[in-house]
Amino acid sequence: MGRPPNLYSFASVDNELAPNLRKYILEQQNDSLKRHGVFRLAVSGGSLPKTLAKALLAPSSGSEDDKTDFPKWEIFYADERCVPLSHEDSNHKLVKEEFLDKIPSELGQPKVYPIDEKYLEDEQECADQYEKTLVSIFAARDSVKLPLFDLILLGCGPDGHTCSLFPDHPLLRASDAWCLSIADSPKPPAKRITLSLPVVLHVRKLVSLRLAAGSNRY
Ligand SMILES: O=C(O)[C@H](O)[C@@H](O)[C@H](O)[C@H](O)COP(=O)(O)O
Repeated sequence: MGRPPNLYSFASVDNELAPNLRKYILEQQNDSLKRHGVFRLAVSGGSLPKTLAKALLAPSSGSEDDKTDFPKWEIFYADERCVPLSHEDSNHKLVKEEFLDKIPSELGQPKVYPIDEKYLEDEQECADQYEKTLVSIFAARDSVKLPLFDLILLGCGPDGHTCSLFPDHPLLRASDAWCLSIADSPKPPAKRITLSLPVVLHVRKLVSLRLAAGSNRY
C-alpha cells in the first residue's frame, strides 16, 4: 500500500497556499531535473491555472532551489474538453491565458502538449491520439506499463470529480488505457478526454487542490 496522503489547509491563497505550492513544485522540479533532465507534469483546469501563476510567477528569493526552469518543463493535460483550443471551455486556453502567457519572456516557456484539434468530433479518437502523444514521450506501451509523470496537479469538483473522472462513473474502473474518453460528462461540456485512474495513481507526486465549499480558500 502507498503512503497515506498529507493533508494541508490554507486560510489564504495569496499568502499561504501560493508560497507553499511554489516551494513544493520547485522541489519536484529540482528533483526531476537531477534525475532525468526534464520535468514532466500534468495539469487540470478550474481555478488551478490561476493559482499556479500566483505560485510560480512570484519573485524568486534568489536562492538556487527557488528558481523556475520553464524551458525544461513538459506540460500535459490531465483532462481536456473536446472543444477547439480557442474555445471558452478549453482547459488549454485557460492554462495559456492564466499562466503561460504571463510568464516573463526571460524565464522561457514550457513545452506544452495540447490535444489535436483534428479529432474533436470523435472523443475516442481524440483520447487515442493523446495517448499516442504520451507513448511517444514516455516510451512505448510495450516497454512501460504506465507513463510516469513527475507531478500531477489536479482540482477537485464539489461532486468529488477529478480529471474528468466522476464519482460512480464506469470510467473509474477502466484500466486498459492511459487516456480515456467520456461522452456523458455530468458537468458540461459532455465530451472530454481524461487520464485514466491507473495513470493518475502511478505518478511520482500528486497534488489535489480542493477549494473549501463556498469560499476561495483551499
Ligand atoms: O474540467 C472540469 O470540469 C474542471 O477542470 C474541473 O475538473 C475542476 O478542476 C474542478 O471542478 C475543480 O475546480 P476548482 O479548481 O474551480 O475548484
